[in-house]
Amino acid sequence: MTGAVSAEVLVARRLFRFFRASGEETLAVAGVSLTVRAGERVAVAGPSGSGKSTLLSLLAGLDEPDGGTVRVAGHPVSHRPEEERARIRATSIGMLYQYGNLLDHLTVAQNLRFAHGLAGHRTRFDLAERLEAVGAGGLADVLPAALSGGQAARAGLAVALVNDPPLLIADEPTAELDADAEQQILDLLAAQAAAGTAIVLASHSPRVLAVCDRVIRLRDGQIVADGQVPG
Ligand SMILES: Nc1ncnc2c1ncn2[C@@H]1O[C@H](COP(=O)(O)OP(=O)(O)OP(=O)(O)O)[C@@H](O)[C@H]1O
Repeated sequence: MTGAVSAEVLVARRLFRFFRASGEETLAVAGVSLTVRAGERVAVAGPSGSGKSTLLSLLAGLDEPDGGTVRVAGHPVSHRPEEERARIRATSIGMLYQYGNLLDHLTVAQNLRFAHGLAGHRTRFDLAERLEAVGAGGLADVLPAALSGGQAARAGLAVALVNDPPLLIADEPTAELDADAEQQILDLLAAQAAAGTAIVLASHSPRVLAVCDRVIRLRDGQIVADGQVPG
């Protein structure tokens, strides 16, 4: 990155999310504000139940906050009709999940084409190039069930990036992977950040946290630390 300050890609302000279940009320996200710039990799860490997944869902426009706002690439994501949120998700937000984001009944190639179609084919798309970029050349016609964990993670990353979103959100993207496969994903994420993508990921992995630019620590739905990764 150059000395110039990069654009704000994700701006979240005073996010709150309550859940009510069997008479109990849980404040899963309690006043979180967060700004992530182009090219930044931000990890969200914290103990189980601290609100990481809930926060990521709010940032991705998959869930609606009870209070606060989310903007992605200048678009309001929160408090918008579902069709509008879906359009912003498809064009501006790539999502990567722990268990892969591949549809089981589609081959890798069909998964990519499907995800590309969701955004209305707005970006150029070369299947072979997309697969090569994540080290998944040769996997075009393979169904997800036949992929190794590392292959599924890389193919899932290709799907998440197929519309060249300015923001990538990943929930425990390497939790099921061995050290080599995890490193491959981290290298791909580093290249993607260098190309300007803003990345927010939840992780428990020390190796993942170590390569991020910032680590945000949550406890009981609140940010208790937000800082540069030492060394
Ligand atoms: N749909 C829901 N209904 C009721 N409570 C929920 C719901 N989703 C999350 N919660 C509660 O909100 C809190 C935060 O959960 P969340 O899954 O966001 O935490 P997390 O940090 O991602 O945990 P983990 O590391 O185990 O995935 C927890 O107390 C959880 O039980």
